[in-house]
Amino acid sequence: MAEAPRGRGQAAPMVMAAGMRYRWPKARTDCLVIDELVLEAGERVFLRGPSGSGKSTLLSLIGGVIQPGAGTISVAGQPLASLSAGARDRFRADHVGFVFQLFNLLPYLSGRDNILLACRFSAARRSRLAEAGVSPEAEVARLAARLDLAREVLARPAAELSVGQQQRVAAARALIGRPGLVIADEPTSALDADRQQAFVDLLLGECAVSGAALLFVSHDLRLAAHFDRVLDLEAINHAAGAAEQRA
Ligand SMILES: Nc1ncnc2c1ncn2[C@@H]1O[C@H](COP(=O)(O)OP(=O)(O)OP(=O)(O)O)[C@@H](O)[C@H]1O
Repeated sequence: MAEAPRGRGQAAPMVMAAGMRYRWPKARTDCLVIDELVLEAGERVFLRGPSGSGKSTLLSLIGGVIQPGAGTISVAGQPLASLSAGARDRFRADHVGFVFQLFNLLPYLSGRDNILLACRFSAARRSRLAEAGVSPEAEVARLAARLDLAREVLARPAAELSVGQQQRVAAARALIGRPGLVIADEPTSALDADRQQAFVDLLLGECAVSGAALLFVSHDLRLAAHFDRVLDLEAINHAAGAAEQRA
């Protein structure tokens, strides 16, 4: 179906990729060839695809962690290629919240300090909170209440938290300071089915409150029900080597 023309006053897409091609160094074939990918502001998308199909690679491209060999990627209207590596890191800290499969928390810092770190590294996150009249500490308290993280849990080093607690701390770290885009790469894989659904609902709810777009990767289609859209990577990836890489 043809896409409707973007109306006047309609927000620009949060992610816009065009003519994008990516090949890992030393690989014989392309990993991703994508003509067009659009994620609207506030849109919550479930990205699916078999193991090895390039989901994490796509998230790294959108997050500006790696650069495409051809094509353009813009996030919040900013073409990533026009930023230096340092500026790209700062842009990511300001505008993109990541929740990884293994959470990537700093083990010796408390849960609270792990969450606050996202604000320390980003003046934009601090100023968005300030504009809303909220201190980073008050936002930690609000997110902690939403995510069912008790005060004494937040005070403990991340290394001493359960997997489920670490995951919720990682979600709060991604969400604090209202980034326009939240990227979650199989964040529920360590949880049982009930907790997976509860976590997804929380993430969807918080993104709805802050207006963030959400790009959520999972193998588990049962989690897809409450997303705005399911995006099948295999349907948009024209890389000749895609099937070979999955083999
Ligand atoms: N750092 C890397 N260097 C070289 N090749 C890589 C690297 N990371 C991934 N690849 C390759 O790129 C392809 C896509 O991997 P990717 O991790 O993006 O897939 P995925 O869909 O996220 O898989 P999974 O669901 O198993 O996490 C695979 O063939 C993989 O071997």
